[in-house]
Parts: sequence; structure tokens; C-alpha cells
Amino acid sequence: MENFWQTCSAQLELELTPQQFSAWIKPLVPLDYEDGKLRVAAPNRFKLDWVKSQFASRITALACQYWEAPTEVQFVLDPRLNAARKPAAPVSNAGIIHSSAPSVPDMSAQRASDQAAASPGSPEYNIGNSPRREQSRVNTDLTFDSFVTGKANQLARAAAIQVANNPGVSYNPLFFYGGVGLGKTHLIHAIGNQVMADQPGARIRYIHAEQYVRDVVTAYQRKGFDDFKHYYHSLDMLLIDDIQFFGGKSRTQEEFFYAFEALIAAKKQIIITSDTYPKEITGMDDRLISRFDSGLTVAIEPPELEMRVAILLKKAKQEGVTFSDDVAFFVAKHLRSNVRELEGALRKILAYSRFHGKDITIDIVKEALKDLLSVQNRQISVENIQKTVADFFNIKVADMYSKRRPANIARPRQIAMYLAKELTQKSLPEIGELFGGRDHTTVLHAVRKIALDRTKNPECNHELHVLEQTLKG
Ligand SMILES: Nc1ncnc2c1ncn2[C@@H]1O[C@H](COP(=O)(O)OP(=O)(O)OP(=O)(O)O)[C@@H](O)[C@H]1O
Repeated sequence: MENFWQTCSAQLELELTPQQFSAWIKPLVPLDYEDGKLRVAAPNRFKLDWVKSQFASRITALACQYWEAPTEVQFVLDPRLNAARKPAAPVSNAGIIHSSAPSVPDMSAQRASDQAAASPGSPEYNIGNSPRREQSRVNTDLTFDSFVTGKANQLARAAAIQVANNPGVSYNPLFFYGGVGLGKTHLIHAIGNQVMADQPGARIRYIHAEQYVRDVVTAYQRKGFDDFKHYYHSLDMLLIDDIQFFGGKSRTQEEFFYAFEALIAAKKQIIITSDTYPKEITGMDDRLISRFDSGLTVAIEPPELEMRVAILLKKAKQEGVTFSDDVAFFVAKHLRSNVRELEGALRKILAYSRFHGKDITIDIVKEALKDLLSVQNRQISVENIQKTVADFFNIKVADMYSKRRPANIARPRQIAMYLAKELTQKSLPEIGELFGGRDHTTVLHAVRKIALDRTKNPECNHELHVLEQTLKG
């Protein structure tokens, strides 16, 4: 039964969004399996009803497939689970405000009680350490221990450790930027976890920027800005993720500016992540940009091959599976863009090998990742081009979408645009979009310029040839 549940969870994790998975599936616990009947416990009535209506048929289908026999899945209520489980899923915690937006039925009642909890005098301000941990929304799985280091992120990790050891003192704010799925969120949770372990009474809060925007709107609608301000201004540490979502939202930026000033003045630590560096965030007030830049700004780059291998080996081990080095190298060589993609591939491989009861070999990996690999082989992505060209010219990947124009950046960027046009099916406007929202005429200009240069300048031709060969593998 345990094996089935692992397989079933792995499959559902592939099919659902991360928020859905952690909100609805992760809290479930299989109880027993007898005579074609599987019993699964849910922690409360709300989750029980939702899981029954939304996921029962899929889980039943997976159970029938696994046992190769008709199987009935019964969902039961197990209130003891609430006490026994550590907080993992944002929605499952009785926290203050939701930090992600899972697709849920009407949760207004829960949200109302969440909002109430945020007000002064409420339990939030008189709570013990364990509920404080829950309300912080810090994910206990994302620690420094589980964070693999390599060239791509060693600076960021060093800065994170420094800040975790001296919150509010060394770099404030600490600002991480980099592309999707590269570990920014992981790293700020790791800081939160360490500070919480060192100072169990600290008021720490992780929030995704989109949620902060929603909170501002709610405070606005309810005329509740005093509570809102009081809450955010009295934190000991604020971890705010994907701040680029503040772009163009002036009321949110204004509120955040006050919170920022109050926290920094009180030597309370702020840690921010973004997909690009402060000056490049579109629609952000200059006051905020200069504040973001006033501490330490560190990039996280896409992982290099060795780091991708290390990540796969570590994550496989965490799943209780041993990957041979050959298999890990094979996967890492073919999947190059980010860590989230590697995790997805690993889940696919595990689910495939469990379903078919086969050991993990390169052949099995090829089967399990058939779709992913054929797409990778057929198509060279613009992301890959940007990374390869940036590595080649020793510049940051973020400079590919930045608006900076020094020649040592502008030319590699033009080369990357040229290669994107040559090697992918993307249109000029699509390429412009992927290079920091540039106009298609800028891309056209780059393509023509490099094409001409190539015919006249043998060195340029050679560089392009090397890059093309690298990209085509
Ligand atoms: N160096 C690493 N070691 C171990 N796991 C990592 C590492 N980097 C990223 N991950 C894992 O990869 C997944 C994606 O990382 P994360 O969510 O932190 O990315 P992100 O940079 O915040 O991306 P986004 O901008 O899309 O939110 C997470 O499950 C995270 O735990």
C-alpha cells in the first residue's frame, strides 16, 4: 500500500500544479488496503470533501491500474493528523494570509478568519513558537542542507548564510535575482529556517509578491490599512518572493516602501527575490529601485553540468532511490535549463520505473523522458541560446534581457538574437519578448548586423560556428 501511495503521489504531482499538490494530496495519508478497498485519511472535513469531489476518481483509476483489479478508494476523516503533521502546504496551515493561490472552492470563511488573525491583539501576537513557525509560511523542507551548491549559486549561498547568521546587520536588503526555477525561493526559505531555528521567537514572514498585492487590495477594500501596516512593520524578518510582480502597481509599491523603510530603520532583515536585477524591473518606482540596490544584490545563474548531476543524485537519494552516475550524467547533459525541470524529470523517471517495476537504467530514462528529450533534441530553446552565448562571452545570463548597452554585452546579445532566429522557430516579436521585451525591429537589426558581419569577418564566423555546434550538441 505504501508503494502504491508513493507511485500515486508521484503521478499526481506530475499532473497537478505544485499548489494543488501540496494543498490537497500531500496532507492525505493512506491507512490500509484490504479486499480491494483502500482507505485514505484527510486531515479535516473541508479537505475531505474537496478531495472526494476533485481527485477521488483519478486516485481510484490509479489504484485499479496499480493492483490490476477493481479497487474502491474510501476517504475518511482523521482529525489526529492535524496534530501529527508538520506544516507543509500553505493552505493547510491555519495561517494569517495565504501566500499562494491554489484553486479552491469558496474559502471566504477561512480567509476571513485568516484576516482576523492578522490584526493586533489576535493570536498572531501572542503565539508560541510552533504556531509562529506555521504562520511564517516558511517551508521547512527548503533548507541550506537540501540546497546543492555549485559555481552558479555559490555567491548567493554565501550571502544567504552570512545574512542568516547576522540578520539585519550584514546586508540589508539582500536581493537575489535570476531566471525561473534556479533556487531563489529555496534560498530565502533556507534563511528563514535557519533564523527560526536560531531565534525561535522571531517574527518571520515569507510572502509571494502576488499575495502581497492581493493583501493590499483587501486592506484597501476593508479600509484595514492600519492592521496591515502594523503587521508588516512589526516583523523581524520579511522574505518577499518575485518582487517583479509589483511592476506597475503603484499603491502596492507605496505600501511596500513604508514597510521597507520601517523595517530597515529598525534593523530588521528584508530579503527579496526577482527575475531580474533592480534597475531592470519594469514599472518599479525609482525610490524602491534605489532602496533595493542599497544592500547586496546577487545573481543566481543556471546550474552547470556538474551541479545538475549533483542535484539529481541528491534528490534521487532523498526519494530513497539510487541513481548511477551514468544515469545522472545522461539526464543532466540533456536537460540544461533549470532545477525545476530536473526535478520534473526525476519525478517522471521514478513514476515510470515504479509503475513498470523496472530498475533505473539509461534505457528506462530514455523511455520515461521520451517526450521531454525529443523536444529538447528537436528544438534548441532561446533560453539555451542565451545561456550558451552568455557562458561563451563570460557575461551574465541576465544581461541577455537587460537594457544595458555596453559593447561587451550588446554584441553577445545581438549574437544570441541572431542564433535564436537561425536555430528556433520563434518569430522576431517572440524573440524580442524573450530578450527583455525588446521591439521586433531591434531583433531584426541584430540579425542583419550579425549576418553581415559573419560574411566579412572570419573570426565572427568562427565564433558563430562554435556556438552553433555547441547548441546542436
Ligand atoms: N541548488 C539547489 N539545490 C537543490 N534544489 C534546488 C536548488 N535550486 C533549486 N532547487 C529546487 O528547484 C525547485 C525550483 O526552485 P525555486 O522555486 O527556488 O526557484 P525560483 O528561482 O524561486 O524560481 P521562480 O522564479 O520560478 O519562482 C525547488 O523545488 C527547489 O527546491
